Amino acid sequence: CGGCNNPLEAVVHERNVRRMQPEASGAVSGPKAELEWGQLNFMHTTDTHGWLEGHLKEQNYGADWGDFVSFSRHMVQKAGNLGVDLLLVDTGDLHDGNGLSDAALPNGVLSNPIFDEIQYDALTIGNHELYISDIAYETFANFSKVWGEKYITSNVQIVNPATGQLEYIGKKYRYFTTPHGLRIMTFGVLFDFTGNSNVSKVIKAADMIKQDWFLAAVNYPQPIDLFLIIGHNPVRTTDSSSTIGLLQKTIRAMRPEVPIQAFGGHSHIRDFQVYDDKSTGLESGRYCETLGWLSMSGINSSTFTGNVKPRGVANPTRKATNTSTSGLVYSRRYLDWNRLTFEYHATKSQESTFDYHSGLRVTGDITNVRKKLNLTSLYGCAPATYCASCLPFGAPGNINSLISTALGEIVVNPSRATTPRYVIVNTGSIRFDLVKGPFTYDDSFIVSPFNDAFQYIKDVPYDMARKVLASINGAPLPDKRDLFDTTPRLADRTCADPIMSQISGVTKREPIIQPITRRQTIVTPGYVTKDDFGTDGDDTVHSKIPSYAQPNYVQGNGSFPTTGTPATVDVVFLDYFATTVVKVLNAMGGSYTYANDVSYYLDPSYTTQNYLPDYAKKYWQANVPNCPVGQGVGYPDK
Ligand SMILES: Nc1ccn([C@@H]2O[C@H](COP(=O)(O)O)[C@@H](O)[C@H]2O)c(=O)n1
Ligand SMILES: [Zn+2]
Ligand SMILES: [Zn+2]
Repeated sequence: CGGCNNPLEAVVHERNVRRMQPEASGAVSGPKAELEWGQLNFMHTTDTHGWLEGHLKEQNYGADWGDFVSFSRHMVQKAGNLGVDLLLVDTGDLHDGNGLSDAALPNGVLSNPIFDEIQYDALTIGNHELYISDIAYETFANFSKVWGEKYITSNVQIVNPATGQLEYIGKKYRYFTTPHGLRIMTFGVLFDFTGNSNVSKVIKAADMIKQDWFLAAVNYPQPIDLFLIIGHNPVRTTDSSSTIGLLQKTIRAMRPEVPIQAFGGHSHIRDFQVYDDKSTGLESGRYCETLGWLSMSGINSSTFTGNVKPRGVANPTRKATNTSTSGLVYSRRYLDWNRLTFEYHATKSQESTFDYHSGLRVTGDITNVRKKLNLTSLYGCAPATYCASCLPFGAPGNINSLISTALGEIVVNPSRATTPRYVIVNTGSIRFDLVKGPFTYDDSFIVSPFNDAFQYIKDVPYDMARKVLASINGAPLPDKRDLFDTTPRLADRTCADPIMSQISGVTKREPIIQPITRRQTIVTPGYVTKDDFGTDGDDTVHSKIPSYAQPNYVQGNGSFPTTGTPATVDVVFLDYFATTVVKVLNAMGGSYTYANDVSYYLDPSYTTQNYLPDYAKKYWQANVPNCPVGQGVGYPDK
């Protein structure tokens, strides 16, 4: 850092370099009003998927984990000043979605210690901690030990390699008393996930609620002022994956008077559901785009020593139901993950500056890990933005058209190169938009993070092969994902990551360090949420980003004859959904078995992490010298 004399200045400088310049996007607008503070308050993260560096190409979500460390400390201090409780909770999926987590082996090993810098009170496990045995064991050996009694995995067990016996990865429940005397019983419940590797066991919620330990915990011998359910589990009970409704009903039947507060995840949306006059659930989005806020007052507790109506701040006023006589009132808010939001809500914490040393240190750690993992190394310069859902399937600028082209071009077994092929992937493997401009090692994980390998059935009769895509698009998904993910995606974005200037061949641009200023009058694109409390949950008012349903699978093809149709085709697909392909072929009259007919099309080390980088190296490297670093780019032309 030229000109920085002390190490903390250097960290601030590096952070600002890592982020794009505010004037490049002009995309941050500020919160609409102060938060309501109640007797008990929560901040909630979920589905962070490794995005601890923040969104380098979107100012709207531009804060990094170090900023969140500083913010959470301000909020804890503010809660203390107000004489109320503030609890921090996380509901899992720490992996698969960003280079910071996924470029390490096993993934998460370098990002989890950064994640651990937040003083969470309760955390639970996501399905992404369980797909791969090495990651499950890393979670068991390290993460669960760091968090101890605060890591609650009520229905998830793992085979302890030392004993060969199943044991809970975290604790089954946590009974604790808050600083102001509220007595809380906590459960952490993963949805009924079936895609885990064979070292772990997910106990179905319907079975868990019958277990003796659970019944004993609900009827705990000591007083319970509130049940806290944290779950990697959608809060919306109409979501077929959700088991939160079952838990809420079970606890309610046994303890009619005790408030139940749920925090959920997995479906990557902002949502809030009212279950009854004393039970609600909040879900707080994904990818460090959203920080969830929930506050409540009116909890009946003989031991609470704090303020039910803290002074000098707004207080929650909404009953869960119109007819509620419970005395409980609530507020919920979805905060955009940026420094403007954090600085705005941190005011009156009685600290004059926003950044704590601990926050800056974490920011420095992120920079160091990014350097160590070489995340800015460049594959090419994307000529356009390709979005996952902001355009209809098939439209130019929809990412699935790019994926089809890349699959057809790149996924070729040299020994079968002249045989026509269909190459099919699930669109769920594409996790984020691919943005015009530098396409880096980091971006390759952001767009396609999984390690799913290419298998195939050779020489399938053309008349069957040509129907596979349509058939599989009508088939159930391998691990029960919702049919269409209609989550709003990116807000405003540019490809102005100034760190790209470090990469030779890319136009150099001096970073401009500017504080983000509050601009209340502009409305930027982003989340527009409707939940059980209405449409006022978003902390920053946005205009809606279009979101189009996409098919579950897309296909590329290669080596087809220019005229006529081939007799047979190689049907190539991912090992992740191989059994579904076998099923649909057999439903068309085939007699294939997984054991006899499915084999690897390419070496299994070649995965969904590789084909886009290879495509970028082949087709996008020539653009690199003219890559529009620092230029704002919006959505693809319609
Ligand atoms: N090997 C894998 C694992 C998962 N997926 C996709 O991710 C979805 C689950 O992600 P959440 O963040 O919602 O838990 C899953 O439904 C698949 O679409 C994959 O493609 N490959
Ligand atoms: Zn997730
Ligand atoms: Zn999940």
